[in-house]
Amino acid sequence: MRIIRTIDYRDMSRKAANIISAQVILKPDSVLGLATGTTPLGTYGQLAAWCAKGDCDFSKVHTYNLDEYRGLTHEDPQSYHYFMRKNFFDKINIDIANTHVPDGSNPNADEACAEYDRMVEEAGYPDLQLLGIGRNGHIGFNEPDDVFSKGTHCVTLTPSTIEANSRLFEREEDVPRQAYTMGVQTIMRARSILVIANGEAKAQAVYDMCFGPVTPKVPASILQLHTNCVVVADEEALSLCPRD
Ligand SMILES: O=P(O)(O)OC[C@H]1O[C@](O)(CO)[C@@H](O)[C@@H]1O
Repeated sequence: MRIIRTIDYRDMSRKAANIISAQVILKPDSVLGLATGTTPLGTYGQLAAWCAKGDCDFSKVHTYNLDEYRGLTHEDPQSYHYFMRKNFFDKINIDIANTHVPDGSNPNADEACAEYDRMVEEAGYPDLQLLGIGRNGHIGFNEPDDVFSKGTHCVTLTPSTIEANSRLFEREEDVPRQAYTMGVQTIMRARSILVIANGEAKAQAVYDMCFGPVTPKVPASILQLHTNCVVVADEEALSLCPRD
């Protein structure tokens, strides 16, 4: 695991965007695994700005998002489909047909998850997987558990995740209780992984991810076993980690 320490959120976003744009420049038809949440917003903004200037071309890129709330239509403003279009896809020159998010509108969880696994496998798994990290060490919506999850599956969100995500909803009761998420094993199949984190609220999770025992109680800790994983995080998120 390589850790890149940044001064602040802006610096983190720019460095992360640099890594993603290098991937796309070196392999224009890259498969990117993408994440939602507030952490990647600056990274997406930076990539969109470079794309508008003609410095980054997404026309041949295919994307697979990590997760989606169960029960929301693609047009629901709280859905991750909508989030990705609004914050990234509508701002870059990507072919929207090449973008994929689990189908939360399909109430048949087994069918929706198996179909998503089939698509990700057919695409050959991501060249680069972007990840945020939850305050409890979750990646995607893979919550702390007794075992590491495998493929895409339906999860019941923990109270801490519901509470953390309620800031994006009018009321906490509005946060969906379930989601479809890529499993940990699928995430680990990406050829490279880029984790981004900022702020003091993530400090314990970042420490546990990088220096704690590898355990499903901290799903992100398995990334220590990935051969090509970079963590780009600001001073606050790295405040519990040794400096070298
Ligand atoms: O970037 P945020 O908003 O702190 O969220 C962290 C993580 O939580 C999730 O939004 C899921 O709760 C992930 O997709 C994300 O990586």
